[in-house]
This record gives sequence, C-alpha cells and structure tokens, in this order.
Amino acid sequence: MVKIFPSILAANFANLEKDLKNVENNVDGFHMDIMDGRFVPNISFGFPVLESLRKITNKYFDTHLMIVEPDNYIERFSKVSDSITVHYEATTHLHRTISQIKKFDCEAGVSLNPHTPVSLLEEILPYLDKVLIMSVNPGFGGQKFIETTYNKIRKLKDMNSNVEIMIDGGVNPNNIDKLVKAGASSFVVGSAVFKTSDPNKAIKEMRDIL
Ligand SMILES: O=C(CO)[C@H](O)[C@H](O)COP(=O)(O)O
Ligand SMILES: [Co+2]
Repeated sequence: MVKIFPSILAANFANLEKDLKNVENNVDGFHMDIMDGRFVPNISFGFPVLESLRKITNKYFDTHLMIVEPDNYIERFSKVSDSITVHYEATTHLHRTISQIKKFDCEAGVSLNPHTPVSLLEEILPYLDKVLIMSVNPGFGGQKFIETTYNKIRKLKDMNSNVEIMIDGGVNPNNIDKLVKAGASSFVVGSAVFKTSDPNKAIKEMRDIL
C-alpha cells in the first residue's frame, strides 16, 4: 500500500489549519520540513509551528530535519513527531543519533542528498525504519525531480532490506508510477498537492494511477 505525505512547506502558512484539515482524511500523514539556514540555504519553521499543529490533528507527523547537529533537538522534536529523519551528511555518529530517536519512541529515518550513494547505509540499515531519498537538492519546495533517483531506489532495493523507501522532491502524478515500480512505497508531495486548485483531487489522482 502506497503512502502519501503532503509537505506543509507548500501549504498556506497564513492558514495551515485550513490546509491540513482539508486533506487529512485522504493522507497518511504530514511531512514537516525543518531547515536551519546552515545545512541547507533556507530557513523554514520550527517548534512553535509543529507544537501548534500537533494540537489540531492526530495524523502521523513525519519530521525531516535538514539541520546540522540534529542530536541537540531530537528530544524536543520527538514530543511532536511520529518519525524523525536526519541527514546522513549532517550526522557524524549516525548510530548514536538513530538510537536517540528510538529511545524517544519515534520511528527513525536517514535521508540522503542526491549525490550520496545508498551503499553508505549498509551498516546502519538494520536499525532504520525508513530511508528518505532526496530527489531534489534539499532546501526548497517546487524543484525539478532528478531522474537518477530511479536507479538509486533500485540499488537500495538490491541491498535486501525491508526498510520503507520514501521519496522527497518533485514527486507528481507523472513520475509516481515509475517510482513505485522502482521500489519506493512512500511519497512526500508538496507542490503537486498544495499548489494545485484542488489538493484532494491531486491526491486521488496519484492514488488512482497506482
Ligand atoms: O524536503 C523538501 C525540500 O528540501 C521538501 O519535502 C520537498 O521539496 C517537497 O516539496 P515538492 O514536492 O514541492 O518538491
Ligand atoms: Co522534506
């Protein structure tokens, strides 16, 4: 069963509650893009937004930390998240970081920038719930999907793990089918949901393709 997680980065920040409530019955959860202006060249939002949204929906919160030194913030994010994903490139002691996420009762994921090979995950894979493959350079929504992602998914599949493979960046009705065939099962979708005139129709269209 394919899962769809709209990224609130593409929603209307002047009325997040309305945008989330509008689609919440048709989605598997919401993706939260946390950017610090250091790991990525952009700043998005942080604890006050997550803590406010946690009060208005019980849906799964999939928190994507695009920040340096994520260990300093895991305990606080764990209180408002169901899953926490850190970047391979931002983490020195990845096994320790993943253990911390689990200790605070969250699912744990590692995200890879487009240039980072999946082979680097070999030793950490048994400890992960998900791998988040970035199909754009992290930092901004609305970017063009990077085509080499398909091959990267196949390579991760070949590593014989049951880990959930989630794709983030430029996912839309034109590429979701091919991504599923390559082996991905979860999708972050920002612009192709919230920047359309009918977000629920966009979600249905993607589910109908599969
Ligand atoms: O992590 C991200 C960017 O760093 C976002 O989750 C991603 O870009 C989703 O937005 P879109 O579907 O518009 O590409
Ligand atoms: Co993201």
